Amino acid sequence: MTDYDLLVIGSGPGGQKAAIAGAKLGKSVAIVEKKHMVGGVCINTGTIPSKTMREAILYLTGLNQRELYGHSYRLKQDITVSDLSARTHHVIGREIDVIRNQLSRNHVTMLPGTGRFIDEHTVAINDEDGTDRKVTATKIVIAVGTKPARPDSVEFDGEKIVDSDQVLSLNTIPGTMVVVGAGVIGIEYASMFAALGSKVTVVESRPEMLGFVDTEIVEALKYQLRDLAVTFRFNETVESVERFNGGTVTSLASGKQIPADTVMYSAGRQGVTESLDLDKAGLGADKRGRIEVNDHFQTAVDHIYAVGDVIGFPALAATSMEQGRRATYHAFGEPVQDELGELQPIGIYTIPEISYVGATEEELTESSVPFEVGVARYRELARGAILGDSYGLLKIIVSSETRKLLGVHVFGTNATELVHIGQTVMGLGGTIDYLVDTVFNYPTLAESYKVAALDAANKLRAVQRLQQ
Ligand SMILES: Cc1cc2nc3c(=O)[nH]c(=O)nc-3n(C[C@H](O)[C@H](O)[C@H](O)COP(=O)(O)OP(=O)(O)OC[C@H]3O[C@@H](n4cnc5c(N)ncnc54)[C@H](O)[C@@H]3O)c2cc1C
Ligand SMILES: NC(=O)c1ccc[n+]([C@@H]2O[C@H](COP(=O)([O-])OP(=O)(O)OC[C@H]3O[C@@H](n4cnc5c(N)ncnc54)[C@H](O)[C@@H]3O)[C@@H](O)[C@H]2O)c1
Repeated sequence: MTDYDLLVIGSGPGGQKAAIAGAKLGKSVAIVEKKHMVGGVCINTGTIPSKTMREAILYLTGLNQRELYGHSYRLKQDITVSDLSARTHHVIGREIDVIRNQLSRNHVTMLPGTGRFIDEHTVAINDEDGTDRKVTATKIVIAVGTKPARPDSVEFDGEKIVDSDQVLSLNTIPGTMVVVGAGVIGIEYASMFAALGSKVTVVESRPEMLGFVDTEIVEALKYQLRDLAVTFRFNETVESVERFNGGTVTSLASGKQIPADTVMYSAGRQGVTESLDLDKAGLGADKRGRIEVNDHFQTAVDHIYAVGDVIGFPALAATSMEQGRRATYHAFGEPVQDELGELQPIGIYTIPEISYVGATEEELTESSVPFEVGVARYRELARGAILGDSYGLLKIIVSSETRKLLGVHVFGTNATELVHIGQTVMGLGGTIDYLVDTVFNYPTLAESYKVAALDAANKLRAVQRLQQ
């Protein structure tokens, strides 16, 4: 007999959905989580604060309205940190409340504290007040997530030199900023601070940024960010960051020195496994703290599962949730579709935002899959003109042989929402002919699908005509 059928360590998106799935199957379930971290990185320091801050910035700077009202348009002059944090705190508080309510109405027990393994069925929970208790469980799901990776050589002070958690509690909006690492986190924050008027320099050791995204879309983003005074330093590594009374100096291996009020490190994340005592359960982690799992999210010990960011790629909130649900279903023998489908969307909340699903042009060319593209530009859509978005575009990639959609790439207003129309058509094996023959509301951005499908159909017809 164990205390619980299912014990989940960590209450981020993966842990929450694993726990609720267990409760819905009639199991006794508990989640271990620190008192101040209910909802995980997602709610407290990651997705939700960053996306709320972005929304506050877009609203207060009036950036998206400037095509209509002129370049000097601003809703508020002198935006302060408290203008931004007011909205962020409000949304975080609301989301925590929703999560607590969902867990309690599903009778999931919250066990406050930090968990560590005693053996493969027992977890000790250390509360902040010093109490230590042990609980046992038949099945365990590890959903402990990640934390920012911090190079030992850099002196983080939470003020002038910060990581992507600490950036949320800056006292002032920096006039100048260095962002180290052009991954998703780095580029999202670089766009936000650039929109606020900070002069941002992005330092990235690779020759490019967001290498998994379609090149045309990355080019479009770079153009927009340069327009917001962002400087890119690719193929450059940071050698040291020094702190002075008046600011910081970042020295690059190439010899360049960059002065800035603030330096933000966003150079990857590390699984939070070092204090879990994984070895006591017969488990281990790699050097980035990640735990290896099979297709069912089982670790090397059959009844212990791991989900979410701690298992690595793609490290997204929605994927973590789905992994959590699937892990629990597998643990209790509930049927579940074999693999997470290929059509996983990616949404990047830069300014402007990016979203895609399916293949990129580069991937298809590399594997010699013939395709045609259809493009719709927001500036030619009535809705684009109404919104004041002249740069947005939607690109569909179509198989020249089957006319099926192979990829959808969107850049601009509502990209992260729009992509799901394409995802649905792709999921149901639809062709461009479905989109050509469909009537869309007017004026909408969704109409871009019809425009892009017509563009692709016209190009395909041009080839057929010549060959007839
Ligand atoms: C700045 C930023 C922006 C992001 N933006 C997006 C986005 O726009 N879209 C998107 O899909 N994803 C985004 N992500 C990623 C997303 O937040 C993660 O994919 C998601 O939070 C991972 O969920 P998880 O279940 O692995 O747990 P996490 O949310 O990482 O939470 C893990 C929890 O486990 C707890 N924990 C750790 N160790 C223990 C222990 N020993 N005992 C008890 N509890 C423990 C931690 O306290 C934490 O609360 C972003 C991440 C960051 C950092
Ligand atoms: N919108 C979203 O879905 C979203 C938003 C934010 C974060 N996330 C998730 O969070 C994860 C972590 O993001 P991240 O951006 O921290 O990590 P990352 O590993 O994706 O990017 C880190 C970047 O920093 C560069 N880098 C590392 N060390 C450097 C150095 N010393 N000098 C210069 N450049 C250096 C790397 O080459 C890399 O490009 C992502 O994988 C993503 O899944 C998702």
